[in-house]
Amino acid sequence: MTATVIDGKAFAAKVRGQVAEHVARLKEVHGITPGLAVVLVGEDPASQVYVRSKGKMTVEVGMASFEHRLAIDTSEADLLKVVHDLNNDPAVHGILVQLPLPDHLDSDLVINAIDPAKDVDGFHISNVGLLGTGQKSMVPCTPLGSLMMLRDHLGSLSGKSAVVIGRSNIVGKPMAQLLLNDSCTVTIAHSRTADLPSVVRQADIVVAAVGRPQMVQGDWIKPGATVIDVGINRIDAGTKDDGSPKTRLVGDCDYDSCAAVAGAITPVPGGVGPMTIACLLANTVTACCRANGLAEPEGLTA
Ligand SMILES: Nc1nc2c(c(=O)[nH]1)N[C@@H](CN(C=O)c1ccc(C(=O)N[C@@H](CCC(=O)O)C(=O)O)cc1)CN2
Ligand SMILES: [Mg+2]
Repeated sequence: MTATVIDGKAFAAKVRGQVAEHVARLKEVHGITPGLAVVLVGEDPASQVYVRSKGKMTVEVGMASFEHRLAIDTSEADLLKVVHDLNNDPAVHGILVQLPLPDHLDSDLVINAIDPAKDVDGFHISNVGLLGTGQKSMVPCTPLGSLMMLRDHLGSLSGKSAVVIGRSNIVGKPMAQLLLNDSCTVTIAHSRTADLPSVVRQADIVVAAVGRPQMVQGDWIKPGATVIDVGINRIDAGTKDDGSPKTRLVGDCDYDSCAAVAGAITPVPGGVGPMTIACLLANTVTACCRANGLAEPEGLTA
C-alpha cells in the first residue's frame, strides 16, 4: 500500500480562503474588522519566523494584526501589563503569546491572564475545562487543524480507534479530547508507554506528537490507518558544498516506512504545521463573532 498524502499546505490555503470570506462579510455587513495580537518575548529564531508568518497571513485574510515584540529580559509584571492592555482593547479579538517563553517567565501564569474569550490558542484553563466537558470553547490550533484533516479524509470518526502519542497540554491532551468528542475510542500513549508499537498497531487513527524525530516506524502502523504527524524536528543532514552543516525537517514518524503501510499520512513539512496558523486565523474570526453576538463561521470550529 502507498498512502494518500494529506496536503496540509493546500488544506490550509482553503481554510484561509474561507476565513477571508468571513472577514470580508464582517467588514461589509457589520463594519467590524477582526484583530489578532501576537506577543513575542525574546529572539528565538523559530518563534520569530512563526510570528512573522502569523502577522503576514493575518493581514492577507483582511484582519488587523498587532505585533508586540518584547526584549528577552522583559519582567513578568511588564508582560502581564501588555496582556492586560490587550484584554481591554476592543480592536483586539484574539491574543496569542508565542511559546516557548524565556525561562524566567511562568507560561501558565501568563496564559491564564489572557481573557478566555480572546484566547485564540485555547490554552487558558477555562478553555481547557470547557473542551474537556464538551462545551463551546476556543480549541488549540494544532489539534483543531489535525481534526479538520481527519474529518475531511475519513468523514465520520465515530467508533474509530485512535492512539495519540504525546501528552502535552498544547497538542496531545486536547487532541485526545477532540477525538473523544467525535466518538473515537481514544488511547493516550507516550514515550514511557509499555510496548508502544503494539499499542499503536491497534489504531485506525495515529496522531504522533511526541517530539522525537522519526520515532514511529512503519511496522507499528495498522495497514490502512490514517497517520497525522504533528512532529517538527530539525535534524542533521550532512554538510553543504561550503562545508557548513545542513539540516532538514522531519516529523515524529519515519515517513517512508509509515507511508508504505498507512492509508493516508501527513508529510513534514507541509502537513499539520500550515494548518496551525490557518486555525489561528479561524479562531480569531470565531472569537470576533462570539464577542459581537454574531453567528459563528461554519466548518471552522470543532
Ligand atoms: N502560542 C503558541 N506557541 C506555539 C504554537 C502555538 O500553536 N501557539 N505552536 C508552535 C509553533 N507554531 C506556531 O506558533 C508553528 C510551528 C510550525 C508551523 C509550520 O507551518 N511549520 C512548517 C515548517 C516550517 C519550517 O520550515 O520551519 C510545516 O510544518 O510545514 C507553523 C506554526 C510552538 N509555539
Ligand atoms: Mg517558563
